[in-house]
Amino acid sequence: MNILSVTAEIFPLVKTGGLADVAGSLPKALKAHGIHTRSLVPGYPGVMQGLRDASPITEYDCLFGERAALLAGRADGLELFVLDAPAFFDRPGAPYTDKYGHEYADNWKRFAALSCVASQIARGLLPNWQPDVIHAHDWHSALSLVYLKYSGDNGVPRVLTVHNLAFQGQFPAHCFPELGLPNEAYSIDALEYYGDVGYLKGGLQAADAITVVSPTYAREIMSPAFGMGLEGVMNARHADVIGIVNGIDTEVWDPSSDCNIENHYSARTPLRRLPNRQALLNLFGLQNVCGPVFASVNRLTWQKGMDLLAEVADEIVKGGGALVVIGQGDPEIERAFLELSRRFPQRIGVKIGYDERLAHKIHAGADAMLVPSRFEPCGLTQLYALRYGCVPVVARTGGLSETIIDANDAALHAHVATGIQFSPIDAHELRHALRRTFKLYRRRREWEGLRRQGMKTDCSWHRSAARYAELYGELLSPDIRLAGSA
Ligand SMILES: Nc1ncnc2c1ncn2[C@@H]1O[C@H](COP(=O)(O)OP(=O)(O)O[C@H]2O[C@H](CO)[C@@H](O)[C@H](O)[C@H]2O)[C@@H](O)[C@H]1O
Repeated sequence: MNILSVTAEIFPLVKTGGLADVAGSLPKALKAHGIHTRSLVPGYPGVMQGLRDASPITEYDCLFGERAALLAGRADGLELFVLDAPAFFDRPGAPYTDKYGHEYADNWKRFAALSCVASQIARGLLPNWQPDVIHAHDWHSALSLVYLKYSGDNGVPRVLTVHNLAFQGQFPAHCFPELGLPNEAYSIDALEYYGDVGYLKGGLQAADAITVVSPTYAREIMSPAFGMGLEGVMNARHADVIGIVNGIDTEVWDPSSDCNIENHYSARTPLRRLPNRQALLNLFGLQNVCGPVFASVNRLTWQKGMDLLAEVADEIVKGGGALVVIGQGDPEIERAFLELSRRFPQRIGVKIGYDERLAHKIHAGADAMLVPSRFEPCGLTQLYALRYGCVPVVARTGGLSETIIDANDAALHAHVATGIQFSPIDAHELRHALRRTFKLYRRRREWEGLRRQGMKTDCSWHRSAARYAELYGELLSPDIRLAGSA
């Protein structure tokens, strides 16, 4: 079976968050199910530099006003189609924003171009390769399903994965005539969204199946509190929505061979982990502490609850622990953490920025990973933490509630606990979760049990890749296709 995956990010070539990790690792996992994935990505500088054996497929003199070429090639075990459109993607800033952090004004056009090319591939642009299913990720490529639907449905099933409903690709209505879609596509059943154009909304309406990245999030987004304005659409598409928890790339995230850390270890050799803790404290210039070293590797945003963490971080100092933070985002939250590191220079270390290597060192050295998200479709940081023996302390929401087993008495007694959960998600309960962590950390046997159990947890794609394979198979079965289009 052939899958065309369409994504704006793919690890290790271009990454701003979890989308890249999933888009990069799922194709590898699907191979075990006899599924061959080729991913269409924008030709950002990082992609063009990493691309090997590139060969041209077709050229465009005027793709949304710009010259472009579609290339096929490989990089890091991935099979890629690359939309080489320098006017759109060869820019010095981040994938969606300029160097000042402002969204590019032509994002609507950049990702419409990517999506338009995706739909052409699905319609048979290549003489020797035809996808059986098109699988788009998030708003950036959601329009590919709309293009495909309105170009005369060719029977290729359309799957959309929503990694985070908060990002929707909403643009002014005056963009619509330039998208090259028929007028009927600007309707409430398609792209029209509160008088604007909604790329994610259009994709949700055009998809045959919608996946979100955990079953809990699939339930949560049916309500206004999590639906972000799309709860009506999600409810209308309820029968076609499924939640599939993300897996992780267990080769990239493997403490027994990770080239980013100095001291390799495994669940069987936990003592070998200890020098990584000291190395981490040294790296951030922190003193050794008797209590746990807490960490956070996260966007510094309201979604991630990082304002809550800044508010209660003094509890960590009071309790005799330390805190290391790496992240970037909301300037006010960045300032709050920098202020904390000035107030407690020996106990709280903060790095504003994005650093993949440092993220690995933090997972390998810290004792507890804090993930106090207000909502979290799945979350990957807590999965990396489990694998690295860093006990996750998480808010009970979305995928966090499904992937971590709270260390309550029964779970501890049954030796199944893997972390600590808290709810409701506010500063008071986060403070309480920190106190619970301190207590457990002092009960060394229980703490080591938690850590060990976490490291034994299967966070790989094993089960979830099988779910995707099953979904693709169902969509290709004629009976189910008929039922779906009724
Ligand atoms: N400063 C920094 N330096 C280095 N690495 C950093 C970093 N800040 C974050 N990261 C890394 O970026 C990734 C973040 O992934 P998450 O899944 O935790 O959240 P994100 O909101 O990006 O993803 C969305 O999509 C994913 C994938 O489906 C869902 O799991 C999630 O819930 C949803 O919000 C992780 O690999 C993390 O280690």
